Amino acid sequence: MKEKIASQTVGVAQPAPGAKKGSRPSAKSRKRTADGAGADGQNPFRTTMRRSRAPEPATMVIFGVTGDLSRRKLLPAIFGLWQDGLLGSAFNIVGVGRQEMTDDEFKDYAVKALQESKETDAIQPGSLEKFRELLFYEFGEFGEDEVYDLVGQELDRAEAAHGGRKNALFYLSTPPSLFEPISNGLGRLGLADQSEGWRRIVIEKPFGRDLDSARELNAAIHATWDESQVYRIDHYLGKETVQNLMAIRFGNAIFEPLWNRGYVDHVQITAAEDLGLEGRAGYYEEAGIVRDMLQNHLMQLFALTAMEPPAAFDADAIRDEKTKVLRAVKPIPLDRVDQVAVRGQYGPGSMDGERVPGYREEPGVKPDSRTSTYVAVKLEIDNWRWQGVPFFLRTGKRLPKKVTEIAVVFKRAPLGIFPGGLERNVLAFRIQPDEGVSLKFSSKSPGQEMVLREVVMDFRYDAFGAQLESPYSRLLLDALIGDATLFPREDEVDHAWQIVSGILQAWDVRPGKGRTPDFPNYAAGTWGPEDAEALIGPDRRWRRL
Ligand SMILES: NC(=O)C1=CN([C@@H]2O[C@H](COP(=O)(O)OP(=O)(O)OC[C@H]3O[C@@H](n4cnc5c(N)ncnc54)[C@H](OP(=O)(O)O)[C@@H]3O)[C@@H](O)[C@H]2O)C=CC1
Ligand SMILES: O=C1O[C@H](COP(=O)(O)O)[C@@H](O)[C@H](O)[C@H]1O
Repeated sequence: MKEKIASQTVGVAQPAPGAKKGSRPSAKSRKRTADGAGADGQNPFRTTMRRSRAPEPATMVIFGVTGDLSRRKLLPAIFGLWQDGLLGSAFNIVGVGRQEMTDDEFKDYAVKALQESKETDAIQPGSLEKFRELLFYEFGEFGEDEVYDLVGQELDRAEAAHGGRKNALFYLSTPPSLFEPISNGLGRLGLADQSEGWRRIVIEKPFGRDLDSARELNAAIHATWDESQVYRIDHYLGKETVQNLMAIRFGNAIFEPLWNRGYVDHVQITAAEDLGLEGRAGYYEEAGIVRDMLQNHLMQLFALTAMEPPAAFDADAIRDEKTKVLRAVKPIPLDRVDQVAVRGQYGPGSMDGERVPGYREEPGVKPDSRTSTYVAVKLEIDNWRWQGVPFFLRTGKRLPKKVTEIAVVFKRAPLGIFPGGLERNVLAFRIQPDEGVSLKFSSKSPGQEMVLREVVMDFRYDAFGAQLESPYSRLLLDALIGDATLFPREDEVDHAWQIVSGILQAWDVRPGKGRTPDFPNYAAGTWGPEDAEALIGPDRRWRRL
């Protein structure tokens, strides 16, 4: 175990020199200088954050700090918040890993990660040097007490600079198999105890690998933590445009009267990715698309679209409504799976004119892998609002483009008095990219004849003139402030697992179990298996995005 540097100090969070909060990015400022700063010294990439509350002094402890998520997303998000002066009067980070490193080596590692990540805001002159002072590192075996003891000592050291408090946010950015041992370890050493400051734990996804293991994990976590201390993170909820779905639904009067079985024909939720595995075979071979995207991100989008209006915009009211609608989803027992779900695995194909390998040819993937990289599912909700309105969800890797969208497709007008067929109106929430909302409807096209054409009214998020913040920035700040509104609660996660567990069982990839899928069944660069068209058809079609 490394020796601690005796003179270690705890950094005090102050905005970086030259940071101008809330300034609008000019076209000129968007050009980065050599160290990443905007040409006029402004931060061109961050939107103004509307927080009236600042977090109390706190230490953020990141387990798995040497991992991909931490390097590409978490460190840049924290850096951006700090540089904007949003982390309160005192803040420091303790990275925890299994690799032996000194504090200085870790500081170098983190600075390099910030310089290399595409997610890093424009770096103000002098910022990195000051940010380094906030960083410390501990290492050890996550199954043994010693590393938690060292973490405890870090909190002790921060106490004076943190006004006598020992607030701590523990972020578990590790493989899921380590969530329970780390939670237990923190508990054993008394680090969940809130007598000297608040203690919260952020748990990454996937939360469990099926319903039973999710329940076991919840029980194990609750042996140490009260539910109010637990923040299960789903980064889709941190996306501005996902929050905008709630803003539009519940901040306007014109949508609610239409948001039901009387007017809505069906809803399509798409999360398409053009990327393949990106070197994550070890994880993905275990997870597959249902655990990686459907059980969490898509279920959250679904719940926000379908839930009843909450009585208030607060954690309990919103999570109560999400849970209620998840509970109302018609169960998918094993014998219904074939009728309501389609799976796929991509084969070789072409993306942007370039040949790309199939899933089974990706490094680290077994040549006979039966892991699904595509899923489409039809959900039905047994409640008054949505009776008879199907929700179609689809997500997949190596589809033609990166696009996430929620489309509410309305019923046709009851009577066609104009020549030609009637089209369905569509209200589409573009979650990413080209963030915005569009309404498609029919209009008379100019001329003597009464000919109708489909037109689109489009709101683009860039009309606000600010870049969207990273979802991790939003969620990390929420967790530091203690706002759990955008974090799924235990019962939500449980219900989401209940919905997908029949699908997982039916598609179990263990040798000798289940039917052998005819994989690969879609070429990279196409919109997925043909069966997905049959799932939504015959009178409906997936949107061409
Ligand atoms: N990467 C991403 O884009 C996303 C990741 N997530 C979730 O975030 C979490 C972390 O993912 P990611 O960063 O990709 O994972 P990685 O595998 O890249 O890294 C995880 C971290 O855990 C450490 N680790 C792994 N095994 C052990 C072990 N046995 N004992 C101690 N430490 C260990 C790694 O250490 P070492 O560096 O030494 O290997 C590393 O620091 C996962 O739960 C993942 O599902 C969620 C959304 C997106
Ligand atoms: O959690 C995950 O999400 C990403 C997609 O996230 P996005 O914000 O880029 O849409 C996905 O690529 C990854 O497999 C999954 O683990």
